[in-house]
Amino acid sequence: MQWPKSPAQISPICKRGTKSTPFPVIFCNNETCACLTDPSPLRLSVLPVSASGPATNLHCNHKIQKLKGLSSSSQGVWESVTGPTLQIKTKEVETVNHSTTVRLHRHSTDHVLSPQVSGMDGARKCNKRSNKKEREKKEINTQSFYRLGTCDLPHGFQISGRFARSIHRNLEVEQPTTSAAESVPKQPFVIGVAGGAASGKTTVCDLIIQQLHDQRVVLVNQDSFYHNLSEEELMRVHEYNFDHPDAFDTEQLLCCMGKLRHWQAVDIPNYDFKSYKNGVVPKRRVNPSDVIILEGILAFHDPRVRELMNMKIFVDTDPDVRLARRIRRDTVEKGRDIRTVLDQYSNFVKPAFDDFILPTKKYADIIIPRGGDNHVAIDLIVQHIRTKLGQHDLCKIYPNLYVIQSTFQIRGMHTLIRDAKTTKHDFVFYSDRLIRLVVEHGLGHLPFTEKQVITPTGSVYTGVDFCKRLCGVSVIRSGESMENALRACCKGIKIGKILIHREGDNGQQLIYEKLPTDISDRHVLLLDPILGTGNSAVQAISLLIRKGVPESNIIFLNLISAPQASDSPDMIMFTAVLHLQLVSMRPMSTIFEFFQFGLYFFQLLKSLADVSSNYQLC
Ligand SMILES: Nc1ncnc2c1ncn2[C@@H]1O[C@H](COP(=O)(O)OP(=O)(O)O)[C@@H](O)[C@H]1O
Ligand SMILES: O=c1ccn([C@@H]2O[C@H](COP(=O)(O)O)[C@@H](O)[C@H]2O)c(=O)[nH]1
Repeated sequence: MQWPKSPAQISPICKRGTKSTPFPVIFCNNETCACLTDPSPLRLSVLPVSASGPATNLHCNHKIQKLKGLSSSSQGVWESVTGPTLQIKTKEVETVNHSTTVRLHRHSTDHVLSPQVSGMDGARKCNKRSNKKEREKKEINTQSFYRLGTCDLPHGFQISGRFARSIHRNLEVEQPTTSAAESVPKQPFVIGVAGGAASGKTTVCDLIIQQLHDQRVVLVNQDSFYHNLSEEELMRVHEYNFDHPDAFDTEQLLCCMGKLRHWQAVDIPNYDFKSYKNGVVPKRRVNPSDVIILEGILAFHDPRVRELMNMKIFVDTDPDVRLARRIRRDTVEKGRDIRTVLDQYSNFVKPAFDDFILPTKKYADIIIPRGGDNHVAIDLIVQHIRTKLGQHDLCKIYPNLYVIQSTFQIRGMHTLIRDAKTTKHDFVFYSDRLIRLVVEHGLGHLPFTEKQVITPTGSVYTGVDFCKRLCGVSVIRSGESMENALRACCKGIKIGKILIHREGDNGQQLIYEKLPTDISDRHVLLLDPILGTGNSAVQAISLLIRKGVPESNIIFLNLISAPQASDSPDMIMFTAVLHLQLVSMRPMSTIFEFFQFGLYFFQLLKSLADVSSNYQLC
């Protein structure tokens, strides 16, 4: 996207939601439209936030106050004060030193304002920021699909709807021609840490935080959400069960965690163990961070809380050790007498551990024996978190989604195949090269067996043997464009075909299939370079499952996927591990040409047939 260089290039008014929204205008709502008539000193652009989070994506008012005080020289300040994204609701913002007033009224959609700076340098910086921000706006909740493909840097798109939530979890992207209606806040990586009282949860968290010293990490304790005790309960506090799930205000916990996940600051209560009250100590302000750790005995008890977590750790410490630590902690630190501590343990703590805490161990991704003493486990966890933080936002959340790391070569290929001026030969050549990369990455996710061979010098080399029972399945027609790459990598591979007609009942109709008879025993590489509505993918995967292929044996390879998948069926049918990936993000209309990918590819291929003898036309 070209950023405006001078006010003259700026459209005076833009209406919310119009796709052609030019930068950098401000805003609008149902009643009022306003813009900066002279935006040069303070250039702002407004992107309507996606429908995914109507009222949740709001920043604090104080940030808006800072915005009020901006002058032409304070753009940098604004950025540092507000971070990369400022979201506004129901506020009036006046740009001082300007004749213009921008009014942002309450309405159904909030807005993201992004700073712009002048000149081409500024434009580039701004574009970078904008790219980053756009990349940070994916939101998906279910975990089911796995895709593999190539991906440029994500830019502007949003995933919504059921299908999108599961299949369509990646993205990438292009420069923002985009409808801004697609902003979603950045996704933190949420870790849950559960385990019995005094098992060492806090110690483990502290060690993780120490090792992640160069990352922004916040710790939230479930203890902070203990209900306040009533006067009556206080009088008989020894009969109160602090280890029962009902002792916690889980709704408030969910609310706070939800806000943090949506990159909003929250005020978390401070529970006082001596007075048994929240509110004695002032609340703690917790700012959004890249990593959020929620720690507590019953952190995994409520499924809604569990669903917020990207990684679950259970600290598993011997009960005697826990009791010994508890006695010391409660007597020395909390000033309780030993008899009370032991009574509480036998009446409540132990039964609750058996009834509510231990049963949640099964939800853990990682169980750490010996808690903080287990340095190997903590190192591995930190390593995993670092890997996740280095990944694409959606890959942090969906372990089954793989996006090929974008390099300039890959971006270059994406650019070429999108360029209307690209020659036929280059289109075919670079599509094929890109497809080959996706196929190689996909094959890398197949299981293997260890194999020893004798080298020509007589020594033993321990290597691996390829997975033998494979087949490809291409979705006719565009999927066929991926067959050559698959054949080139897997000599003699069987390839089946599925034809899905897009305009049948429900816009999808399976009209032809030819699959290996023993497909249920094979690992299937499903080939379809473009994921549009997702309907074809749904049909194809459903068919494979009906044919007895376990979902975990399907690797879905594609190149480009579009965000408009919201009307597709519920992906619950595909909840297992499919390996997918993807790549694009442009609104469907703008990548229309790619929906003709197969047609285009093969037309070009035919016309190049004499020069491209490597290709087998189907
Ligand atoms: N590996 C350990 N060795 C010795 N003491 C420990 C160890 N881990 C934790 N502790 C002590 O046990 C008590 C409870 O640990 P903590 O991490 O607060 O557990 P939790 O958060 O599960 O209640 C603390 O006093 C802590 O110093
Ligand atoms: O007022 C209270 C509140 C809680 N407890 C006990 O604390 C532990 C949970 O704390 P961890 O730090 O997670 O171990 C739980 O067993 C409660 O019984 C309490 O004694 N008094």
